[in-house]
Amino acid sequence: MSQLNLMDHAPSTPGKQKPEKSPYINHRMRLHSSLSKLTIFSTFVVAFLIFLFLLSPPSATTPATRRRTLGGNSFNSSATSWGGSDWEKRVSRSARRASPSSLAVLITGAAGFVGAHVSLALKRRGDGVLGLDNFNRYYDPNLKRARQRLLERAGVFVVEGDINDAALLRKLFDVVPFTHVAHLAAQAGVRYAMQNPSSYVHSNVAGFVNLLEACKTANPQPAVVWASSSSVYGLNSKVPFSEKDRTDQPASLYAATKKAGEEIAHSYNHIYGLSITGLRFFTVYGPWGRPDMAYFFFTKDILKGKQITVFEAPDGGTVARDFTYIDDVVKGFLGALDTAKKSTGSGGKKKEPAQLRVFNLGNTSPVPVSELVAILERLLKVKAKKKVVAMPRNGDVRFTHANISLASKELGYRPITDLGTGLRKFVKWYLEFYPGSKKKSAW
Ligand SMILES: O=C(O)[C@H]1O[C@H](OP(=O)(O)OP(=O)(O)OC[C@H]2O[C@@H](n3ccc(=O)[nH]c3=O)[C@H](O)[C@@H]2O)[C@H](O)[C@@H](O)[C@@H]1O
Repeated sequence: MSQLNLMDHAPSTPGKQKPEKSPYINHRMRLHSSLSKLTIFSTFVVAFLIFLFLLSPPSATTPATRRRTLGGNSFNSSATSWGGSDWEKRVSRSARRASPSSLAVLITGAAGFVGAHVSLALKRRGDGVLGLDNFNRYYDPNLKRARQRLLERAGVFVVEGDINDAALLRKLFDVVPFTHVAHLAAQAGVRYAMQNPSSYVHSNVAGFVNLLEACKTANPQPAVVWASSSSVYGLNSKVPFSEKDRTDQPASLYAATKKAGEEIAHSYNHIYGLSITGLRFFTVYGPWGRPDMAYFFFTKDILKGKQITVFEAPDGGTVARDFTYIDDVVKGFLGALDTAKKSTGSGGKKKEPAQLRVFNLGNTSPVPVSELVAILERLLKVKAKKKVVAMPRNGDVRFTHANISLASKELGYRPITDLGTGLRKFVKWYLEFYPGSKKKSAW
């Protein structure tokens, strides 16, 4: 017998019931009994609903949580949520530094290739690190999520959000007085700019301005170190590329947006006293790298027995890159953070001139793309199916070569990894991360 049936036979007020004959009283008793059944039933229903509510995950639309829609970018995640006291606690905990002399760094693009490596290196030495990433689908989001898991294990929380979200940035600066911002969020890739130009404007121009707006208003203002690109040298033919060389002939929209970033940095430094350092990266590669880059998809395609397209200059000349290994770039990045002077503004006003710097972070030894392929063939023990074609007019430049004397003098930057050594580490990681990729090879 169910509990409800048992209650059917129980007096509504136990111990007080008297036998009554009156129809009115009988009616009242029936009514009373029905009401009590209804009350018990309702209690059960309400209890069941409370039980279900307690079981359900926290809603993204609770008052403490805001929802933001990301616009302007076809492959952005449609929405992301943040806020609430638990979220703020996670933010603070992640940004907590080991000692007062350590840095508190907001890292944009933390689930990206360079961002993840810089985050881990800072966390390892005791700096407070908070990541921010929009997890867009420009390349395999699973790889970004895997990097995020790596960071979470190291104690780095990656907030899911976009640098274009002004309210989110304001909130982050409210919760943490960041000493530094490492800005690595960007729309990367030279050739993709012809397919999706607006994504470059959205992230590299609008997003950067939005971030600098937040930095200029923050109290204290952080020092900013951000990723520019070797591509700003564009059609410059003077080698090796020095920071003093021309950068007004970009060959791609990507390069143009990075160059725009350098000019935007100048204006925020000039008006608001933000300390800003731009680092021109030269084709950075290594474990946990970007699948849109040639060394990465060449590896994938060589293992699959798929043809790869190797570019040569229109006159049949060599196409070469100053490939730079990730660990060397990370050391340069940390050197830039450690030598960055404080911003000089407050309340959105400059008090005195602030530091403004640009450095090349390259390897100083360009390697032809044909040699990159030969190294991969040796490491993978698979012969590549190569198709050599004249470099299309897609934004690529023929060669890059960094002069690093300035970075060496000011940041103590000393790249030590040659392409063979760096690619060996990359291939080892690749085969571990994509188990089975070797077996699937046609060889
Ligand atoms: O150093 C930089 O500033 C830039 O480095 C890379 O750009 P890129 O040097 O073009 O790197 P890859 O796309 O990996 O290309 C490497 C080389 O392989 C060549 N390539 C690329 C693709 C292809 O199918 N075949 C081919 O021969 C390219 O012409 C280039 O010489 C990054 O993708 C940019 O985000 C970064 O800013």
